[in-house]
Amino acid sequence: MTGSVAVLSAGSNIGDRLAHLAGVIDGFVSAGDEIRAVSPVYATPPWGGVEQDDFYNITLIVAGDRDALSWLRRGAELETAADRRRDIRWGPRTLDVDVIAVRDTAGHPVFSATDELTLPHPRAHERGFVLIPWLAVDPDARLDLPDGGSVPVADLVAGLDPDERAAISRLDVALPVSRSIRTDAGEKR
Ligand SMILES: Nc1ncnc2c1ncn2[C@@H]1O[C@H](COP(=O)(O)OP(=O)(O)OP(=O)(O)O)[C@@H](O)[C@H]1O
Ligand SMILES: Nc1nc2c(c(=O)[nH]1)N=C(CO)CN2
Repeated sequence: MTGSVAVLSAGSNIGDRLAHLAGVIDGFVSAGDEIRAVSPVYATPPWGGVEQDDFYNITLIVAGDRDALSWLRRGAELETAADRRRDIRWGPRTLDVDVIAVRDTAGHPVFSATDELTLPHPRAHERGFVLIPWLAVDPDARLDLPDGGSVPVADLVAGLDPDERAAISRLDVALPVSRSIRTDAGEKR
């Protein structure tokens, strides 16, 4: 089987942001994938220089009988279902699902260097809205590098601009998922 475990980042800053993020979880559960972890929801100022509303972001860890491209394609289907329009780069969107990193069932990192899929995500290491939620669900997380090394996500978070870090705030809300999911930690959401 071509199973793998993926770290995904989801973001929304148009419409019902919580519902759009919840739709990502429901969308993978309904496809038979296993949700290993879902971070708290974070309110995050827009990254990338386009003036727009704040995002809500989560990072999730999912496992399933998929290869790396299949995670990207399922994420794109969920974006389309949320009526995602592709116009301004780094601009506002109902839903964005990025594939941050993938490991195969043996725990080996999967790398990719095509336009369609670059792994690890080429900008993940500099994005607080990805790294802070990721660290929240996996304090030992490491970003694998194509040269064979890896860097602790905790170090990347520590290296962020302190102003960027301080502006990212954890929300005390539960995602309105329609299916009850159990994470690896046994936590019911
Ligand atoms: N790891 C990845 N995760 C998501 N999309 C990727 C990845 N690598 C390459 N892509 C490609 O990037 C293209 C643009 O994606 P998208 O419009 O979501 O970009 P963006 O979210 O605005 O910016 P960014 O890529 O910086 O997150 C997609 O067509 C997709 O095939
Ligand atoms: N805070 C935040 N900023 C962004 C986001 C996002 O999800 N959160 N997504 C972008 C496109 O990838 C561009 N900028």
